[in-house]
Amino acid sequence: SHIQLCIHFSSKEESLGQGSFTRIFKGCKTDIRDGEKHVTEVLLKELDVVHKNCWESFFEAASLMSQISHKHLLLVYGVSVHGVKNIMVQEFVKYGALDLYLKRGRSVSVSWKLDVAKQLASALNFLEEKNIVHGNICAKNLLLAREGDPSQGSFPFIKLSDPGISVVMLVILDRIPWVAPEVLEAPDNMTLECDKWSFGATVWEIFNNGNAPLRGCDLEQKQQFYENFQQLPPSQWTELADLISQCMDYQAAFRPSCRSIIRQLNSLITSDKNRKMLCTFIHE
Ligand SMILES: N#Cc1ccc(Nc2nc(N)cc(-n3ccc(CO)n3)n2)cc1
Repeated sequence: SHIQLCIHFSSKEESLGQGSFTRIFKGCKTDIRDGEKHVTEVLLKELDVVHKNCWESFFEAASLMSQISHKHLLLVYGVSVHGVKNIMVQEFVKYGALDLYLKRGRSVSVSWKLDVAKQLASALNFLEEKNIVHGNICAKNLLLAREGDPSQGSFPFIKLSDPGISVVMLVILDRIPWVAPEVLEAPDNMTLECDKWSFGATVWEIFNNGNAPLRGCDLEQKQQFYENFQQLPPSQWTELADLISQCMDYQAAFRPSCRSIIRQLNSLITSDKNRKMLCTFIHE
């Protein structure tokens, strides 16, 4: 259909938050399809003018996401270059970034968290099959489309956002511990295994109320973390801690395949169900 973008920028103060180099606004796009007018809510990611030199990786991120479609990948409608402004137009995802959602103290169950982790693993599996490296997997880039309410039997639904400015542009140290150690050595040899490392750090975030790992550590301590081959503080749940440390193996080749990650998540989901059943049984 012929999409005519008539964007109503929300006023600046309503900008929905800051990415690292971008500002995000809520807008709407109007499609005229068979004479019918359809208005869709969109999210506008405006690349700060000062970071003009990042615009090609900004376009790269947008074109990556617009080339492929998958239920757990964010839909990117396109990019518009309004004079000096580069703006990526993407579907508006109702509840926004997962890290902020979890930090807002929403108490979510273990099965909710495992379900989100499994959805991310299936998005990664899809990207792996297409041999596409995302490069910026983290809870901030997971968007919550549906809250889910297990009491109603409905589950959360997440969308993996665009990688944003490529990691090469970002202060890579700032990406510790999401960025795989080998990337620090050579930023452009980002491989599929790097996404597995980031997956481990993201699952750790999901099970730690959206708090960033190594929160409060300075750059020196972050570099030490890699130099001393350290691991994130392990969860009490041994099988979960094992999965996270397998993904965050300093030997990229030893990191599990997506299929193995999904298999291990399934067994975590099963043992969580059994635990709950046992508890109800004991309480009765
Ligand atoms: N309060 C609130 C609220 C804020 C945002 C949304 N929706 C949304 N839709 C997207 N497509 C992308 C994003 N992002 C948020 C951070 C980033 C940086 O990556 N993206 N947020 C919904 C509610």
